[in-house]
Amino acid sequence: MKNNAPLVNFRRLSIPTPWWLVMWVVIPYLLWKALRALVKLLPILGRNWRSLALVIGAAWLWHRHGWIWLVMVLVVAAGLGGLWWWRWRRSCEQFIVLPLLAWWRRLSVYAVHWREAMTVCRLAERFDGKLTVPRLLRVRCTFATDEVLLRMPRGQNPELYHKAAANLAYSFDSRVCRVYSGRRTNPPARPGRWAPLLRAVDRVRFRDRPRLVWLVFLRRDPLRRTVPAFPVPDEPDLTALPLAVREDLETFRLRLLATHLLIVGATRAGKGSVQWSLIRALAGGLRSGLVRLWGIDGKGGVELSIGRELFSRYEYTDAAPMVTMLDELVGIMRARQDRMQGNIRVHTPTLDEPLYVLVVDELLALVALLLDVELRNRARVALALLLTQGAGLGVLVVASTQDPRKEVVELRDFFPTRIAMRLNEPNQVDLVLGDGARNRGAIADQIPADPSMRGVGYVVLDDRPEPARVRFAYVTDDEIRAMASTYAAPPVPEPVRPVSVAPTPDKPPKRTVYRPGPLLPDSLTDFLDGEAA
Ligand SMILES: Nc1ncnc2c1ncn2[C@@H]1O[C@H](COP(=O)(O)OP(=O)(O)OP(=O)(O)O)[C@@H](O)[C@H]1O
Repeated sequence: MKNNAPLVNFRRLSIPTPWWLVMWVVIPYLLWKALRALVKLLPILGRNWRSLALVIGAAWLWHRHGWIWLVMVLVVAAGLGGLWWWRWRRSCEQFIVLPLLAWWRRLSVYAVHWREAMTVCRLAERFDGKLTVPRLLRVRCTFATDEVLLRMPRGQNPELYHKAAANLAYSFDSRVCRVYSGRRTNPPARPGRWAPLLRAVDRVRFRDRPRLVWLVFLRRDPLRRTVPAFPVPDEPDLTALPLAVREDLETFRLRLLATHLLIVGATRAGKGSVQWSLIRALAGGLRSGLVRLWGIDGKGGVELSIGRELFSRYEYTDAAPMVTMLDELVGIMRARQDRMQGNIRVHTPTLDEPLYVLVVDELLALVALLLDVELRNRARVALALLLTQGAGLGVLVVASTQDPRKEVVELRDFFPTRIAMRLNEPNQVDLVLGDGARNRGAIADQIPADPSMRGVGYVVLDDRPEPARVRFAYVTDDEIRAMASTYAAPPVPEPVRPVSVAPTPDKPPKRTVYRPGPLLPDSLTDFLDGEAA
């Protein structure tokens, strides 16, 4: 039998019932607690409103019309989903498949193990006797990765998460976890009538939020498969040349405008695929004459000769013509410098003033391995000039090398953009990508030498400090031949104005004198004079 007797019988104890206590203390206290729980619940409900709406809708249907209707609605929904997938797969993936996957991964992996994993990875903070765990805000999925957004407790910075990355990966059953402190996406372009309003909303949505950190867990490695060559754009977008696929399956696009590019990688790492992907992305401009490609193949023509027709100038045999070619390019740059001085500050490529891209395969062969000291010095001086002044003048250098050793390292800092393919030693990573790059996740020395991983490397993206792992598209020999015949460079006589003269046997070589000035700072003049001497 049910016992309805009160816990404390005030009447029997002859104690007056303390109604005032219930009215003014217990009830307000309970109300206060309920209000706090509701306030805490609101953001969770807000984040999960879709799931909530679905559950409430399904419960209402069952209650009102019975389970038969519920099953029928589910079957019709599945059929419509299948049709959507069949006809408009991309949008179906974007709006149905990936959000469902993200919901499931959040429930089954991250929410379940979050507190435990954060605590054992030493990312929880204790303050005033209370444990504060990083807050799990959002889970987003691609077909290869889980992207988890968290808010750091006060007193932490993203460096802590970089250090804990390996532990985090294994805690959530993955082998790799990358940590990104910046935003994962940029505000979309907003054309049209509502643009000002939408841009104002975007300014709030995409505001800088330093305490947010993204953890990107690899579920499978999407870079295991060879990436086929990208289609050739009719007009190259020099601010976004498609070269590679990133781990999140996005396309890595290189901003080539006003920068020089250095590609470093051990032998057979796949540096050729970076060069050819870049040339392919520029091919439309080569045919129209907007871009002029010059090539120096320090490997005796093994790498670049196959696409000879794409190059306006090309040298691959002797060192002397290679160095003369560098001098000629410096001459072109100087002439352009004179034309631009006082008129414009950054060059924009046109058919009359095209963009010059010098591709040097194996930089070491030019700056370190030449036996002729005079030629070697001339090459280094010309390269230093091109690298320090060419970017803004539309004369760019794309060089590759196997070894970032001393001679290359001297020039290395003049390359604003660098790519690290498979490297032999851990300390080379920071040499190539900059201090701390390896700690921030660029483990280029751990890329396997296995042929299935050729063309994989690390790049630094414009919008975040953490390097990204990418796989460059592989342009086959047949594709290069086809490209060379379709996009062959038009024959254009180059306006040549060498700045130094090649040494002749009976005449001592003439020394180039470098004038200081606004475009040639004193420190550089000293360096170049020292090199020339
Ligand atoms: N992106 C890629 N995807 C798949 N395979 C690739 C890729 N890049 C290169 N390879 C394969 O790797 C081999 C070596 O590539 P590549 O010649 O470009 O290397 P490298 O770094 O230039 O080597 P080296 O410095 O010795 O010339 C190629 O023959 C090709 O089969």
